[in-house]
Amino acid sequence: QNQLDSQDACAISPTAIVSDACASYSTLERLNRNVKPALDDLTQTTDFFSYYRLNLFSNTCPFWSDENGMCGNIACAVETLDNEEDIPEVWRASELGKLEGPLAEHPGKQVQKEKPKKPLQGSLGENVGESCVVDYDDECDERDYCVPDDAGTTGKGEYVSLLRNPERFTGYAGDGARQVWDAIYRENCFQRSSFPQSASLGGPAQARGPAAMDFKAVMEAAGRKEVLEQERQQNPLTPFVAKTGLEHEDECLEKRVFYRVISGMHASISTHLCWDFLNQTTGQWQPNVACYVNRLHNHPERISNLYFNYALLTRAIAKLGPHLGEGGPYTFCTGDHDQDAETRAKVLAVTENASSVPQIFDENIMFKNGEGPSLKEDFRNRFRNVSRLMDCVGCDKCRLWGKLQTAGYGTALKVLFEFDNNNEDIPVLRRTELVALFNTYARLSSSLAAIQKFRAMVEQPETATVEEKSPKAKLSDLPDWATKPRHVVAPDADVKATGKAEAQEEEPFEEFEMPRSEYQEPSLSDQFKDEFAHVVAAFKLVMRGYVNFPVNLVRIAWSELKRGYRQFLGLPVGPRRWKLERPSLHDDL
Ligand SMILES: Cc1cc2nc3c(=O)[nH]c(=O)nc-3n(C[C@H](O)[C@H](O)[C@H](O)COP(=O)(O)OP(=O)(O)OC[C@H]3O[C@@H](n4cnc5c(N)ncnc54)[C@H](O)[C@@H]3O)c2cc1C
Repeated sequence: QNQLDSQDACAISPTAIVSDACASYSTLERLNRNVKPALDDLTQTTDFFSYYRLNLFSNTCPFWSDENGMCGNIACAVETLDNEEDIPEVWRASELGKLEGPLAEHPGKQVQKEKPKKPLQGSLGENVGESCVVDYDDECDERDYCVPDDAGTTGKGEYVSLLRNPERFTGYAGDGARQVWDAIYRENCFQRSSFPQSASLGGPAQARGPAAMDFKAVMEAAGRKEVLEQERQQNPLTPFVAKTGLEHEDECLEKRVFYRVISGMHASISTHLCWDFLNQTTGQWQPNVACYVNRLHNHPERISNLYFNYALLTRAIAKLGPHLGEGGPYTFCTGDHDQDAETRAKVLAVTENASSVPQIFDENIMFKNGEGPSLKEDFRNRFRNVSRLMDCVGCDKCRLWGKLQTAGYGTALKVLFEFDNNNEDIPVLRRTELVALFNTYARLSSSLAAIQKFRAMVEQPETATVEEKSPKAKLSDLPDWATKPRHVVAPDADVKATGKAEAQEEEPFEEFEMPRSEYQEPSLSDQFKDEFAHVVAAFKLVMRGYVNFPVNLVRIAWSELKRGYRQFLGLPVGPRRWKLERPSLHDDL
């Protein structure tokens, strides 16, 4: 228990304690070295664990729409490069975010009965053991922490290959992505009625319907947003996701756990996108150390949260282990006995490895002290809202992994808090939950491995490539590299003047370089033509400015009026869609 408040929580050293879980970084890293091979084998070689069923396209974002000025779609969510038209289509965010491989629709009960061995009728490929892939149980359980993906929609979802769609850099960024993260973190505002000292302020949480919960969440969000906006007026650098003071009202272990789960999931996503990063100007997939330094290394608490999640999932997997054996309630492949046995053996290899350390997370200390039931309900509802928020993610691949991981954490929480080993009534997990749980564990496992490698690269910079080394080179700095016209470089002079590193940094732009011997001073007439083109371009720009001014003014006034009105009503206010910037002659030349 002393470890809970350990000041060492943020330091990343082998002996530092991952607070709220009783394990050190080195224990978890050692554990991961044993678990990872079995986990990779399970998630990469079995049909059961390499396909996931979810509703990717038929659910709409229940929290905002583009009409409200919030941006959830890919078109306005991409800001990695200023002008994506300059790069090949395959490197653009719109392409990187698309799903690959076949999609198979969930078969109806009739087909499942008629074709028990081939219910998907070969739509995922001929060699796929379909009886391992199809989810026979469509029902939900009120103990779920996630919105079961087929709930409330007509479609029953599609099966997607996780192997064909690895979690990696997609270029999804900008206001849309921030909006989602911001809303996810806002779910961390627990209602005061969950706590004994304020229980009289409101009825028990379970008396409220989901719509009322959503409404309350939106109202709370608006309050937080207002505080943030006021803060930003004084300090424009206040981050989008910042503490407002409101969240400190009810600091408790459960709330901390909720925050840590979300932040750890965010850290794991960031790790994967930095590890499997596409340099959109060269087309090379490679680890990006600068990305890691900016998003993780400089924020040790995020890494600590990632390790915390690893401890949490290890505990859930270890706790579930005894229920997954032969004779238990789980069948992995109904139509293929051999594949079923093989999958089970691989599952047990993972759970046995996960159980090889003493209990590293004590779930029994949560939801005690009298306020347990309502706090637990609140916890669950907030987690469900996070899972609904995934429908607001404007990139298919990110949505797939976002949904899978929220479902994975939801399942882990269900196992930790709803599986009472002394109780007969133990919930049986659905296929989707099992797949999500083990794949989320695999994500964390590969994040831990990547972070260790990244740390080594930072400690021994010579192993990193030049572009990766510069911690100053933020992801958002890429636009300048990619789109600004570059001057002709005389290579020798530059190498001498700036050293080897900068000469290599120029590498991606080799096509712009010209050997000194071929370089010629432009003629007088060329210079005149060039100057004249600039004058014409400036004239066009000024004239266009005059013509467009009234229309722009009306548009700005209208959009500000709408934002002001929403703020007045206490509804979430979308980001500004206009900005003042210096004009560029570039397009007119
Ligand atoms: C559900 C989801 C899934 C995504 N999946 C992918 C993907 O697979 N591939 C991909 O390339 N992009 C993905 N993205 C986008 C990616 O997460 C970032 O939003 C994007 O790269 C822009 O990053 P950013 O630097 O603006 O900061 P963001 O990562 O968007 O973070 C926003 C703010 O949150 C805070 N923050 C950041 N990390 C943490 C943390 N761990 N804990 C607490 N606070 C934190 C910081 O204040 C930061 O400024 C996904 C986004 C979402 C919402």
